[in-house]
Parts: sequence; structure tokens; C-alpha cells
Amino acid sequence: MLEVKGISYRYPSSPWLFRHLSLRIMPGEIVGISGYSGSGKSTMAQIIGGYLKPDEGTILIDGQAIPIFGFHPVQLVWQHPERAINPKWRMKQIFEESGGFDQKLLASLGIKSEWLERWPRELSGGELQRFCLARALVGDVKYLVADEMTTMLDAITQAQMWHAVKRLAKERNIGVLAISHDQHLLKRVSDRIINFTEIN
Ligand SMILES: Nc1ncnc2c1ncn2[C@@H]1O[C@H](COP(=O)(O)OP(=O)(O)OP(=O)(O)O)[C@@H](O)[C@H]1O
Repeated sequence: MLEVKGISYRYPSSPWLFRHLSLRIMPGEIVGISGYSGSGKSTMAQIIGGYLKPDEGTILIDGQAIPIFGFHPVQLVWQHPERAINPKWRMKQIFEESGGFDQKLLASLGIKSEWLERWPRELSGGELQRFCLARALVGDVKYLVADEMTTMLDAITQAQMWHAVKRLAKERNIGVLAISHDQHLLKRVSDRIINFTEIN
């Protein structure tokens, strides 16, 4: 189980963004989270994914703190794939760096093998985002945080990606936190939905 226990965060010279925020995600469970713009959902996502350190509180997996070094068992997929990918590497290199190829996974996300030879700038936003999702799902990922993962994408790509995430979550027992302003999407993909303002 992923436990977010009483975390608090404030950016330098700013008031508390949230205090004593807690939530739990079970393996294989998809938890949707909504909340007003600027309330701190992405900041919380970055804390859970290990990109930011909380000022108070802890993140535990099965009762243990997440090791600071090595593979992070919580992987984050952001809204803007172009900001998450090194533009100087071909897609193949990006994949190799993150732990290698899983042909079945690539196929299930609709990633064509010829895209692997391309540079990031030679792929559309939707194609790049599929790569980011595939990269997040390579290896022994235990939890996935999808922060507005498909907001910029067309309905078909959105449906394909979420179909794959739902299937993989159940098959591999990966817990998922889906952050979105799209209530219809959250209702479709989530086992339960939390309002961000109710957890802090
Ligand atoms: N690096 C930063 N330094 C200072 N303030 C920041 C920084 N990053 C974000 N903020 C502020 O923190 C607040 C929360 O931002 P965050 O992106 O976490 O909210 P959010 O709930 O994800 O918003 P949205 O739904 O619009 O994506 C905002 O007021 C934002 O301006």
C-alpha cells in the first residue's frame, strides 16, 4: 500500500500550500483526484514521485520509507511530455536508459517500432506521451501518478492510453493516482474519486 502520511508543503516565501495531507492507494487500485486549479495537486504528485521533499510528513510503501537512491517505485507522468524528455536523444536511447524494451508494452500503447529511431521533435504530443507512459511502466514500478496525463490529447489517444493503464494496473497490481479536471474521465477510469480539498 502507498501511504501519504500527513505531508505539508510550502514554496519558499509562500504560505502553506497544503498541510497534513493524507491518502492511501492499494496495489492495483485506480484512485482519481480532482480539485480546483492551483490547489497543489501537481505539487503533491511531485512529492509522491520523489521530485520534491515535503516539509512535514512521509511517503511509505508497505510501511517502509522509499529509498533515496536507485529506482523509484513511484513513477510520474506529466501533462507535457516534451518537458520530460531529453531532446538530444533518440527515442531508442531514452528507452534504453530507462531499462530497456518491452515489446508487448510498446505494442499495447500503440508505439510503432519505427518511432524508436526518431528524435523527440519528430513525434507528435500524443506519440511522445505514449513513450513517457511506457517509460514509466518499464521495470518494477509499483505506483503510477498520472498528472493530467491525457489532457492535451485527442479522445482516441486518451481512451487507448487509459485502456492500457487500466489493464496493466490490474495485471501487474500497480496502484494509480489519476489527477484530472475531467470528471467524465475520472468516473470512467477510477475505482474511487477523492476531492483534493477533502484530504488536507
Ligand atoms: N516552483 C514554484 N514556486 C513557487 N510557487 C509555485 C511553484 N510551482 C507551483 N507553484 C504554485 O503553487 C500553487 C499550486 O500549484 P500546483 O501546480 O501544484 O497546483 P494544481 O492543483 O496542480 O493546479 P492545476 O490544476 O492548475 O494544474 C500554485 O499557486 C502555483 O503557482
